[in-house]
Amino acid sequence: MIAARQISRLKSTAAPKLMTTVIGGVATASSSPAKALNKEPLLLREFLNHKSKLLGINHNDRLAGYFSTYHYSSNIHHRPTNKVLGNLPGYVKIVEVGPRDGLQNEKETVPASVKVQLIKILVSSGLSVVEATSFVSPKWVPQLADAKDVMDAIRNIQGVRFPVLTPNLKGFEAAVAAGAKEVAIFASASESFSKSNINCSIEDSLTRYRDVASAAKELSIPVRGYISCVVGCPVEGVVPPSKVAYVAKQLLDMGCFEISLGDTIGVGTPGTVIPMLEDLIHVVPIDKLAVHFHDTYGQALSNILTSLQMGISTVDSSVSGLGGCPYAKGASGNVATEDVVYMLNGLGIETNVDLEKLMLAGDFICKHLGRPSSSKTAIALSSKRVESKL
Ligand SMILES: CC(C)(COP(=O)([O-])OP(=O)([O-])OC[C@H]1O[C@@H](n2cnc3c(N)ncnc32)[C@H](O)[C@@H]1OP(=O)([O-])[O-])[C@@H](O)C(=O)NCCC(=O)NCCSC(=O)C[C@@](C)(O)CC(=O)[O-]
Repeated sequence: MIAARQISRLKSTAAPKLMTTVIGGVATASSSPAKALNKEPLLLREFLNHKSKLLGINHNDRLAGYFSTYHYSSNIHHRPTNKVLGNLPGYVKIVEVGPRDGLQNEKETVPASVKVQLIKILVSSGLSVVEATSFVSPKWVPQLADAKDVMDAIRNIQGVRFPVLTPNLKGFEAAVAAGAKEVAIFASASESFSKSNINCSIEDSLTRYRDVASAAKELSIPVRGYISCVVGCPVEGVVPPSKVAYVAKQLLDMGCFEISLGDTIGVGTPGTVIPMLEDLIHVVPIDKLAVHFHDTYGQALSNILTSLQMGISTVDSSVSGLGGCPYAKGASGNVATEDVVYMLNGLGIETNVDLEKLMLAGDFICKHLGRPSSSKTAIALSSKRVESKL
């Protein structure tokens, strides 16, 4: 029989603040008040048992409910129904761009074997699309000069799509020869960025991409289209939505199955993203649009939420928030996949991604790069993991 004094101690200290870690169905107490509970798990169980009896609830259900109320994960099992959140999609497809966008800007060469291992861990987390690499000029992006080796090593992984970037026919042919089954072309809504990134005007790039798209059509290879600088350009500043809509229409007409809108330098806020999307949805069906936010100003999650509210259901992100474009001065990493998954879990939106396994991918690549994760979720959850081991 549990003493009333002990119950009141638990009620007043640990229980209300308890945070737990749930890994593979095993819950462990982890915040500092909960450290006391770590020492007294039986006490907690007795306390819950006692309360359950009083309330006439099955002990095990009660315990599960208790942990699910307080565990650190943002997972919820119901969809919000209120006016603000009610229209969110039930499922969001995450396009993981870490191995490509995340690593393309790294100064030190990351060995192909590390890239391959990263891709494998990402796949094991449940991600269904992992952008693997780019078939671009190695003079322009030396970090991805090993594209063929990476593709060779992942050739036999089934059930996951591995799109690769192709800036021209040369890249497309190399990608196909390396086994690519899906490619992405990347245009810009800003003339200056187009010149600095792919060394040609927007119109010239569209001409090249028409060639790539028709070669891809011959081989039944799906083509994704990117548009960079959809709200701002490092050189030109504000980019009008009409320019984005123009490029989007061209990409759609050449057969892109999806168009990803890139805030390359992460300057957008919902105040600029909403008008841009409002123009875009008149040109491209909403289910063919994806969003690709860099987090330079910490706006990415709010921009994603806004985009979901407007009907978008495909989101690009990069594990650990790695990334940046070598030709976009000031661009920082992509929004972290861990942060996106945490938010979507909290909204009751399915992603099929296991956050714990995703964090393993982040741990792996951060360890290799020798720097901490840029994902706030990964940092918070890792510190809880450490605490719970103490
Ligand atoms: C487009 C080019 C090639 C033009 O570059 P160029 O110098 O104008 O091209 P070129 O046709 O004169 O060729 C120059 C050399 O590159 C070779 N070459 C030419 N094409 C290829 C190819 N595909 N693969 C391998 N080699 C290639 C070509 O053979 C030649 O070799 P050389 O004769 O001097 O030995 C170059 O500017 C380039 O590769 N740019 C890519 C830049 C890049 O990858 N940027 C990052 C990706 S975009 C991004 O990050 C934004 C995004 C998508 O994430 C969304 C967002 O956040 O906004």
